[in-house]
Amino acid sequence: MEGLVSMKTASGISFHSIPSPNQRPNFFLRRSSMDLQHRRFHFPSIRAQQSGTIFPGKEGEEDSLKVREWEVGMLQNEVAASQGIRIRRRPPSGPPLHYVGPFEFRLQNEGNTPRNILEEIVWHKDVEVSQMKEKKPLLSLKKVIENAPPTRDFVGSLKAAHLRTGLPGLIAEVKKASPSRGILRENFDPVEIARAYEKGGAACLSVLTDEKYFKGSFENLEAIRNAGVKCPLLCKEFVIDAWQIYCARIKGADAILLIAAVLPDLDIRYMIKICKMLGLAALVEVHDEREMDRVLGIEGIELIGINNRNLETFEVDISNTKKLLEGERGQMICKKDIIVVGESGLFTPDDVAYVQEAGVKAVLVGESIVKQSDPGKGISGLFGKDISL
Ligand SMILES: O=P(O)(O)OC[C@@H](O)[C@@H](O)c1c[nH]c2ccccc12
Repeated sequence: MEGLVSMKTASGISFHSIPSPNQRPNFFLRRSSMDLQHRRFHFPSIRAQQSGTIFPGKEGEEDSLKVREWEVGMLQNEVAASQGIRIRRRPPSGPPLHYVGPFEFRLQNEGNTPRNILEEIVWHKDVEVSQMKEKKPLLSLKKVIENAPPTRDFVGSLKAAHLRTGLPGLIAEVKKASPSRGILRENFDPVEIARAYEKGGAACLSVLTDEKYFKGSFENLEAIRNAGVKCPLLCKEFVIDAWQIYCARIKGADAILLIAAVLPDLDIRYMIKICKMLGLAALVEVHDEREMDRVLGIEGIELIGINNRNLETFEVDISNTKKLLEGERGQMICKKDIIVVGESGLFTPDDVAYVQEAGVKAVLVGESIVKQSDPGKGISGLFGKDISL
């Protein structure tokens, strides 16, 4: 068995030890036909192990591959579902070319139609990433990283801000639009906004890189980094593949978001190792108790984000932060010395005080500050006082 180190579990699969990224086939992270072809050439033993089939000829081989691709996809969704993950990965056949009507009216359980906005984003990301990977294979990214400047200390900066102000450290988000709110700022200059945030006392910045749904880009991230902004930068992406983490590192990120509603435990574990290797912090985002419990079971997590917005329905409720930090969960977080970030829906000093009271040492804020004509002043409004140095 090349690359793959022992697999099993009752409902799914687990690697007993995680090989290095060049050894590990992207078995759980991707399953496009491109990857299957990649595995076919680079990991023949996996194919043999999975199928136990000797392909008779080219056509038979294609058919067997399709079956295999389908099976891998099913398996991946099964593993995810066993962990309570509702977001399914894109079926190999893809969604139909055009949808009819809004989500509520789409046929449920049809399999090849996304069931909610998060699933739609993730399916679109699947296609996008496989195209980007084709243009810039992982190996070429690794070469660039060898000469990249070091990353900045994202967690350290949050802790220092908290110590300095006595308030939660601010991760200020450079966000042009969102599927739930539409365009937030028309004259959107990412570098100007980033500079205003830094001047206004932000500890770190979050830069949305998703183009289709949030009107962000990796170019924005790169431009902010190259403009001499000193705050550590979070790459706000829908990560489904380790390739994106390497890409973020090249574009100047110091931290990356990993969403527990999308990634099974094994992927989170694997990606955290990659982040450590690349000097990036990982902000692992949860929205409910089950996701929090999963994430608390994973070693090596320093930062947990509690999203007050449900990414499947867009509902926002800041009491979610409080709910997830009550009782044993809160105690475990203290014991493990994890920094919790309260995310989304924070508009007023009272909101900030509420999540601080609940136990967060950092907040992630977009809409309420990016909408202000001077986003730096927006920060004073949010905290009720000037928090710049
Ligand atoms: O604009 P708000 O409500 O202040 O939210 C910021 C941030 O929390 C939100 O953009 C966010 C949190 N998690 C995400 C995951 C993907 C995209 C966006 C997000």
